[in-house]
Amino acid sequence: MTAQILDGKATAAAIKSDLTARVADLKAQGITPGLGTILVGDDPGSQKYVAGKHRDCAQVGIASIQRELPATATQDEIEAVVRELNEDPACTGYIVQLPLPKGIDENRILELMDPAKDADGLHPMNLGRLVLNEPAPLPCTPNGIITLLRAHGVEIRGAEVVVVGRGTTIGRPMPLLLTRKSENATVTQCHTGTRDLSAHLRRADIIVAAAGVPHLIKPEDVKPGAAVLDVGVSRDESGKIMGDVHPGVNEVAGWRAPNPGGVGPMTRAQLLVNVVEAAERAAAATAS
Ligand SMILES: Nc1nc2c(c(=O)[nH]1)N[C@@H](CN(C=O)c1ccc(C(=O)N[C@@H](CCC(=O)O)C(=O)O)cc1)CN2
Repeated sequence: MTAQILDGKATAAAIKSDLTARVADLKAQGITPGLGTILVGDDPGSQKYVAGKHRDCAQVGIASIQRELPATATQDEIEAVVRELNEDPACTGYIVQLPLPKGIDENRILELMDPAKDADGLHPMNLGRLVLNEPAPLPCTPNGIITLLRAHGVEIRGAEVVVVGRGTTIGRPMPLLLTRKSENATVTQCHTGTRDLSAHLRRADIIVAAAGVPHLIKPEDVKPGAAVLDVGVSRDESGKIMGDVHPGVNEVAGWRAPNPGGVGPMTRAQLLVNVVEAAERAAAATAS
């Protein structure tokens, strides 16, 4: 068996095409959505992701606001930029690119953001709304994964899903999305404290690998026909991405989200969705 590809590039392109029309509608009502990004330091991966986010904005007509600080920036200096974007009317939504340099209190930065402008869905109030099943911007990678599976007809309802990892952007929120009534999956979350990872993986219909450990998931860990989404990012000496999933998994899985080209483009597309939805909510509030 050779796995079918969960094509993030094509699915993201379709989402962006829909958003282009919605942004044009907003502009006709006098509202220009603007995405702000705060990038601290010179991590090449983060620089690339942020550049991609602004390229996407240009494609769909969203304005870009970019703030960059050196790796030596202090907590106070970063917080000052967060306050600035909270107040800037041209910035309708923004993100703080993660991870932040060592020594910076990431949670304090996220808490300081205006939850109404949180384009990542990572502000504690918005994560809390997700727990309470209230409307909120959804974390981009988990939402991108669900959209990608749906776009390819992969059954989520009733599926056994194993999420590997427990980070802020993917591992923590992913089970919250998957266990909503609209998805109705059964989720097992694995992490560095899991005793027998392979035993959990072998039962899974869907695997979301977000551990950041190169080639952690081997062909013998995967149930034939399962959908395997590789979200882990490690880089070799030349800077080439090494995912969490061993290439041999292609011969066992039914579906495979490649890395690159799978979940990454979906993360960026869902970010734009959050920005446009926030602007549409603002437009509706102004109209009523
Ligand atoms: N504030 C946030 N920080 C981070 C998030 C996030 O959702 N919000 N997620 C990740 C990184 N990330 C988004 O910022 C991200 C990862 C990957 C891609 C992407 O398009 N990847 C390409 C490959 C790019 C390359 O060659 O390096 C792909 O998969 O095809 C976009 C965004 C951590 N931080």
